[in-house]
Amino acid sequence: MEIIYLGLGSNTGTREQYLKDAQTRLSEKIVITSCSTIYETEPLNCLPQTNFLNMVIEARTELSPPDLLAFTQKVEKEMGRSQNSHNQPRLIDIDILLYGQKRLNTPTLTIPHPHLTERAFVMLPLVELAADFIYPGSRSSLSDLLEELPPGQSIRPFSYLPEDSRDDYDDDEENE
Ligand SMILES: Nc1ncnc2c1ncn2[C@@H]1O[C@H](COP(=O)(O)OP(=O)(O)OP(=O)(O)O)[C@@H](O)[C@H]1O
Ligand SMILES: Nc1nc2c(c(=O)[nH]1)N=C(CO)CN2
Repeated sequence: MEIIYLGLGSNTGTREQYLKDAQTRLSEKIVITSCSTIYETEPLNCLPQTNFLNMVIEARTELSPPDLLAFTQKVEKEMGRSQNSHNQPRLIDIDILLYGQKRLNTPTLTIPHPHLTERAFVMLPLVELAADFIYPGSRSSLSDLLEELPPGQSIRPFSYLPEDSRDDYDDDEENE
């Protein structure tokens, strides 16, 4: 069983529910062993949109990297994520961040995830779960790499807010 870390993100509709739903669906084929805090984060490198909720999960799996990607993409599709969603609000986005110490670079799959170390919305929740994990092919731990991240990305814990003060950006419904 390999240890894996997946990044989950949602910035439309009932965001927190989508994160939970994704975990339930992922549990059909991977064993989730830990979950980070949920963070509310401003969209990075995409058109101005609703804030994201982001989190990281740790899991164990016997799926190979390509089979894991096929499975995470199936979950995204089943949850209703549209095909061409670049720069569009995301119902659910599932990124394979780390797969043990494996390094892979194919046209459809790069591991570690290519933008992992640049993104506070990934690094902060990841370090919560795996501060001492050595970044594949380096001598740096994830917490070392977090310290190198330039400041300025807006991110705050979401789980600590009382439930009735959390926004529910349900833009699928008409609020009159
Ligand atoms: N580690 C990875 N995890 C998930 N997808 C990956 C990974 N490496 C490469 N990909 C490829 O990236 C493609 C685009 O994925 P996606 O639409 O989620 O990108 P994005 O969310 O717009 O951008 P980003 O990859 O920067 O988060 C996928 O079809 C997949 O083949
Ligand atoms: N805050 C935040 N910004 C993003 C995110 C995300 O999950 N959170 N995902 C992106 C494309 O995958 C692009 N920008």
